[in-house]
Amino acid sequence: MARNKFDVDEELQTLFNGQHLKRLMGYIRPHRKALTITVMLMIISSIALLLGPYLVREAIDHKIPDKDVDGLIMISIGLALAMLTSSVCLKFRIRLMSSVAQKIIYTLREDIFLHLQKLPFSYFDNRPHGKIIIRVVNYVNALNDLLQNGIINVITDMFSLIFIVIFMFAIDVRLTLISMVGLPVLIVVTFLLKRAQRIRWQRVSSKQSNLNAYVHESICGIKVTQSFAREEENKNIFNTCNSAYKKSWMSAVRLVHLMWPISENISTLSISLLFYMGTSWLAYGEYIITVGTLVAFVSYIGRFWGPIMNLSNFYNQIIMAMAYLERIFETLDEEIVVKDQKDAYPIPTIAGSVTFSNVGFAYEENNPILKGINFHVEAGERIALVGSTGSGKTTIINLISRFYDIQEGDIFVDGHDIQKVTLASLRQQMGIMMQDTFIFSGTIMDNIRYGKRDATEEEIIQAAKEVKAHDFIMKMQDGYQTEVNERGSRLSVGQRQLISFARALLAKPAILILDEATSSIDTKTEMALQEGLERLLEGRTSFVVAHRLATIKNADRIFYIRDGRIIEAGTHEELIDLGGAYYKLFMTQYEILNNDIAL
Ligand SMILES: Nc1ncnc2c1ncn2[C@@H]1O[C@H](COP(=O)(O)OP(=O)(O)OP(=O)(O)O)[C@@H](O)[C@H]1O
Repeated sequence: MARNKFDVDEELQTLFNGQHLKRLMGYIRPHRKALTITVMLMIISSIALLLGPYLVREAIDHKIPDKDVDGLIMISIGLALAMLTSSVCLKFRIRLMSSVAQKIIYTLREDIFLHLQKLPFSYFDNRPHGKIIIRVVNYVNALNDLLQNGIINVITDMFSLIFIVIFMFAIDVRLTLISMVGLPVLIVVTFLLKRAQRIRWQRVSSKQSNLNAYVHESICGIKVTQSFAREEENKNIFNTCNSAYKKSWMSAVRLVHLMWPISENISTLSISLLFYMGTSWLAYGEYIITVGTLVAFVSYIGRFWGPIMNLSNFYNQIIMAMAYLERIFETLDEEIVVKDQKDAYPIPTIAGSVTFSNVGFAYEENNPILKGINFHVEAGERIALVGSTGSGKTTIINLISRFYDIQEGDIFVDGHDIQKVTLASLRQQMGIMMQDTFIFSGTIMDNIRYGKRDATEEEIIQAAKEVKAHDFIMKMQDGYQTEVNERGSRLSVGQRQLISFARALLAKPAILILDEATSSIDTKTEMALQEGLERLLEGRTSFVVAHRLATIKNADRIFYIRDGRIIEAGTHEELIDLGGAYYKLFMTQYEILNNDIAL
């Protein structure tokens, strides 16, 4: 999968097609009862409205010439009732459809979100997160108008049209045909503009996505931006994205604005023709029509062209919605590559042995990162992974939890091939702590509880005490109930790590995977933390991408990684005696520390 950037338009995998429409109908179908009621309401409202001109014709042609006052009063009451019925139906229709549209959007959004939760790391690695967020929030929202008004309007406009045409034909066939004379022209123009409209709305969705991606990236990187005083450059980049979006939008709506006058003009020409023919027939009597018929027709023709223009507007709306729907369905169709196999079984409670057998892995085709990795780690063993930056340490630990699927070899946990067991049963028995500790918005208590949903307050406090997090938590304004922000911006990096240690300890995992942060905890806390960490690692298999000398030295074995291979493995003493790569690293990086700090 190619990587995408905020300034690169995403390529569409599949254009909107019949299958997509069928799937959209799948979301609409559960609401057919409400839709039927809405259509009924609209039909009643349309009939009530259509009765108006019919009653006016009655009044002009019969009741007024006959001076039938009672008849006129009845017609007036009939007109008032028709208006009232129509407006009551309209009110209920709007309320019902708003609720249906929001329910459909809710389900669609829920489906995307649930799907995103299952997508592998690689999906998130390969695209700006802003481009993912926009699909869940904005693109789905953009369907509101189509669902709330568009679909139901199209059904009711169709019904209205049928009724109007029946009424019109019933009154006068020739005048009806004259009224329709512009229709074929409108249909041809609409179809001619279709392709251009599709392309332009697709461009709008891409540019909107780029803009969102840039805003998201800028907010995430705001501290770096400000520390490097890059605000001016960022403003320029933002303006480029912003104007690209504006330009694409203007170009798309230009076509919409072109459609509107075209249909207006066709409708006006048809009405003028009707006036001309109607009045000349009235004047010269070649073809007999009454004044009432002409007045009724003038009213009907407006109502005939109204739904036609709405339908052409709906057509625009659906073309715009297509551009969003194809992206929404694309996300929903994104393959969950790392998933349970059909016959996957839950791995039983594990002791914690891990075996890599000839493991080869690449994030991207033709760019192997790990090559022929072989090791067996006994349950309870403590492994430190060291090596230069980019050598593949994090990649190895990510594979143990099966965040990525390997291309070569096998990985076994307690003798179970991890490809064959269920992901949830595997990951539930592992504690994973990334270097970039993530703190969720909520209380500190909630954040620790993330490791075990049913943990009691006592268990949480106990875990925090063990990893030496309790003291700093108690010093905070509301102790464990202190609210922290997303990413833990109110906490120091060291405090975030202590919380994540408590979170991991609470889950009591058999295997602990820890990407150790380099330098974020002061020496005093470091000592305390080391003690907590020792307790955390005790009796568990652990893989630590280690930077602290103490962690490295206390490991049962050290794996030295270079260019995706384990080039040295053994205890600290063994590797020092070997005098190889680890020895050199130790001498250059840790010797001074070793002399300075009594560990
Ligand atoms: N998501 C990814 N997509 C593509 N390549 C990646 C991805 N993550 C890492 N890499 C590449 O894989 C190689 C190994 O990266 P890895 O993160 O495993 O290194 P590391 O040894 O943990 O480095 P560090 O000590 O700096 O954290 C690097 O060359 C890196 O560029």
